Amino acid sequence: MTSALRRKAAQMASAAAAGTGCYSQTSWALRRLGAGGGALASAATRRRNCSVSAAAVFDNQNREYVIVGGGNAAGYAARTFVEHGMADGRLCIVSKEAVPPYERPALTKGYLFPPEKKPARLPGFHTCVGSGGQRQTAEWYKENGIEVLYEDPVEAFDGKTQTLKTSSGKILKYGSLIISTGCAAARLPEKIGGDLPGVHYIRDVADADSLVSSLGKAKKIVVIGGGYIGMEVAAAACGWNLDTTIIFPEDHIMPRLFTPSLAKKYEELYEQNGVKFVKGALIDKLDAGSDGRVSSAILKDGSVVEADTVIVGIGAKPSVSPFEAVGVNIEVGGIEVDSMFRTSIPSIFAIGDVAAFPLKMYDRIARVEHVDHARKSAQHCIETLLTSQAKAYDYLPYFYSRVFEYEGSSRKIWWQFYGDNVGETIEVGNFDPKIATFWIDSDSRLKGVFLESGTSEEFSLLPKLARSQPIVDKAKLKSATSVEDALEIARSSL
Ligand SMILES: Cc1cc2nc3c(=O)[nH]c(=O)nc-3n(C[C@H](O)[C@H](O)[C@H](O)COP(=O)(O)OP(=O)(O)OC[C@H]3O[C@@H](n4cnc5c(N)ncnc54)[C@H](O)[C@@H]3O)c2cc1C
Ligand SMILES: NC(=O)c1ccc[n+]([C@@H]2O[C@H](COP(=O)([O-])OP(=O)(O)OC[C@H]3O[C@@H](n4cnc5c(N)ncnc54)[C@H](O)[C@@H]3O)[C@@H](O)[C@H]2O)c1
Ligand SMILES: O=C1O[C@H]([C@@H](O)CO)C(O)=C1O
Repeated sequence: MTSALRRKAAQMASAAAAGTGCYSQTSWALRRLGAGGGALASAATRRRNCSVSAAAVFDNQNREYVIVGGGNAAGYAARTFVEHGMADGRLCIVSKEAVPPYERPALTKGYLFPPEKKPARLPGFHTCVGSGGQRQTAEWYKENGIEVLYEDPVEAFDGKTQTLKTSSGKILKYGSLIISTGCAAARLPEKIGGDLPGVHYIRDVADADSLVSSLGKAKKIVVIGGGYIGMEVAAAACGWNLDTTIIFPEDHIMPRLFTPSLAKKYEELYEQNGVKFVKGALIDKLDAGSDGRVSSAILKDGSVVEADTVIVGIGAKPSVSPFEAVGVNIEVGGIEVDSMFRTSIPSIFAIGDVAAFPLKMYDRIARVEHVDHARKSAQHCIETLLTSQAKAYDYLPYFYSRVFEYEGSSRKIWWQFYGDNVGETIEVGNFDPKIATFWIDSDSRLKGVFLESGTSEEFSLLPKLARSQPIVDKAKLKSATSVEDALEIARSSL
């Protein structure tokens, strides 16, 4: 391989010298050759008789494709580059993290199993294993000729000169730029104790490691936020037998998706596992004990909930910096793109959580902060970019969660939701273990569907229903005697 690469580099070097080669491929192929390549590189540079600035740009390492962000979407984008034979020597990933892309959902699931229950650890869950694909370890990136810069976040961006500056001071020139910077966890302000030792946020594997080490010593934990992180971390804490309290401002958990009635079923299950809820409550501040670590949460009504560990899951914010100039959508935040993930600036794309894209089915601009979209948007963007096919992304929203999966838990929870949670709802089943909720609009069209503890065949019906939005017989659906019966009624309306 090295000799083939050396030949390729030599060919490119002479092409570059003649002024006909692809700049970025040349420099990268030479870089892969290391010291020997360096000699070829300087020969090429000399022969080209370049100006100093051209040589400087050459040394500043031109890249044909640069992905900024090394998360879920980046991992799937890299795979698509490889599938099209366009990765080797052409692709660079600039990452803030210390490890190659991984399946982020694992961080609040298998990663938080207690030590005796075989927790998931890297390299076990690098992308693309979450969707049944290959496990792309650091070795995989090397073998496929993909350059990955670790722990070197992009700090500045200049669209005119097509350059990026990283925190270590590297200047990278790109041909095409793919922004996949995802989201960052929303934080409680420092002045109310949001940065105290023992207060955790969870977005990346370093955060998860820090949380695991706290859980190992914890006795009493407070989870702030009743969304995805709150639900998943509280369930994990049950596996560690910790005294757990969830505090949130709304009157039920998962307010973005669950109906009050659905939420009640899950809350009861959590309570059976010993979890306490403080609803309708806002945090006034987090207090520290004499050791400087967090010791309690003080609520706005003055009540105090003691805790030696606090996990904050109060939402995520799209990481648009330093790309604001590319165009941020004011309604949903994030970098605005079209149906092929192209931003308003030629050769700049945005994918995953950070992309504000046209959600064609519902005719609105949306950001979706879930892994299925991260994977599919990455694939769609890179495929259309590399094949020049003008195909619009037509996404069907899909969310899921899985908790209490560790061995020995009284029951497992796994649900899926497809579509849009708008309109009136019909709930069927009593959670023993199944329950289904159907969202139906004023024209009797099924818009969204939720199912807990389905079989794989039942789950596979959900996207068909949500995609085709059939008109359903509401009276018949309401009279369904079981989840199976309700799904059959919905299926017959397709
Ligand atoms: C704990 C947790 C659990 C989740 N569980 C689920 C689940 O069960 N199901 C589900 O559907 N979704 C889940 N999600 C959401 C899902 O993980 C995200 O939608 C998905 O990771 C988005 O992919 P992304 O590549 O857009 O962003 P990310 O995966 O967040 O990747 C963004 C990457 O960019 C890096 N970055 C940011 N700024 C810069 C910069 N300036 N320079 C370089 N790098 C930068 C970040 O460090 C990060 O590595 C979960 C999210 C979290 C945090
Ligand atoms: N299964 C999944 O899909 C999954 C799992 C984990 C995380 N995630 C993703 O990770 C990101 C973060 O998740 P999250 O659970 O933090 O966000 P979320 O939006 O799901 O939930 C945030 C919750 O925080 C609460 N809240 C908001 N502001 C608050 C405040 N000031 N004080 C107290 N509580 C407040 C509310 O109860 C709200 O429900 C999201 O993008 C989410 O989609 C997804
Ligand atoms: O999509 C996912 O990927 C990980 C894990 O399956 C990877 O092994 C996980 O927990 C998910 O929910």
